[in-house]
Amino acid sequence: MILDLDIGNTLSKWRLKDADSSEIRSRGAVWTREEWRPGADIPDLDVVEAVRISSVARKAVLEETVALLHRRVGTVHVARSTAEALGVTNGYEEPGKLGVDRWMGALAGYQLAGGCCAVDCGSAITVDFVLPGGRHLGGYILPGLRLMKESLKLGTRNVAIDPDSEAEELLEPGRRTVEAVNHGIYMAAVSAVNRIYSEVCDQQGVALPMMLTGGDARVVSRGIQVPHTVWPDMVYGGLEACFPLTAAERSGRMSGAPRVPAPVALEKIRAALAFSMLL
Ligand SMILES: Nc1ncnc2c1ncn2[C@@H]1O[C@H](COP(=O)(O)OP(=O)(O)O)[C@@H](O)[C@H]1O
Ligand SMILES: CC(C)(COP(=O)(O)O)[C@@H](O)C(=O)NCCC(=O)O
Ligand SMILES: [K+]
Repeated sequence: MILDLDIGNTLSKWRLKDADSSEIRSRGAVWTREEWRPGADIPDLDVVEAVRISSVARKAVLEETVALLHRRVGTVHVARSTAEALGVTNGYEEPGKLGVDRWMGALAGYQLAGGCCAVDCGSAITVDFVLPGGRHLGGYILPGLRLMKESLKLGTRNVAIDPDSEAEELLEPGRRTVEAVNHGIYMAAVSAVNRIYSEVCDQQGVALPMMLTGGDARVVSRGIQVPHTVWPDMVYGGLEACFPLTAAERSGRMSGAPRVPAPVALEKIRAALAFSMLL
């Protein structure tokens, strides 16, 4: 079995993949923390022959995890952001500083679709662009839905939030505090993603396929106006592409990869952008 780990700032996601059949056998998530109990937090390592990790958690979390895994598993691959990989050149001035989950998403998106707009809706919402030809432009980082909500709680006296209510996709004015907050942060997130996408496609003169991943991908998806797809395993796709272990992976296939969404025509994106500027 192959254990894939995607350690985010909030949740650590894992999945077990059969090395022979390439099937996903099980998956799960736990709060990101420093110590793992194999058999409880993550699967029993006896069945695992190789591990692949993408981590943006504190350095200590990754170090502890890798040390634990090295004692029990033969092969441990840790993904890093590099200046170039799989035909993509990293747009960051210091390539190693790009979050490795963003890099994995960009690589997976490029492998699937050529150019892409990769949106990761987790603790933070990140939007990254790769042009056809493989130039990663860099991207945008904004607080995720939960962080936006928590920042209101931290910085105001009378804004009551309900941490567990989902940011609703409703776009009308809220008539209670909780509703006003939920609608406000939802608008902030989806307006930003819609606008960023239009601006960059306009600047670059190309309509790119958009892919969404992360814990809030489905709810954000409902407010995205352009054609796009939700790809929960996008970060894992980057791990598969960087460290191919199965026959299917070596031939470039990524488990759970969606069909490439056909982007809307560039003229339409430009017309919508011009219209929104008039308002
Ligand atoms: N069951 C859930 N538990 C925790 N967070 C959830 C859950 N469902 C959706 N979320 C949302 O997903 C976010 C975490 O998504 P994820 O992509 O795993 O983030 P990260 O990679 O930053 O850890 C949370 O901030 C929250 O807004
Ligand atoms: C931007 C992020 C915090 C997103 O992390 P996540 O929401 O997936 O937990 C992460 O990719 C990160 O720590 N990046 C380093 C800074 C950068 O990418 O510029
Ligand atoms: K993210």
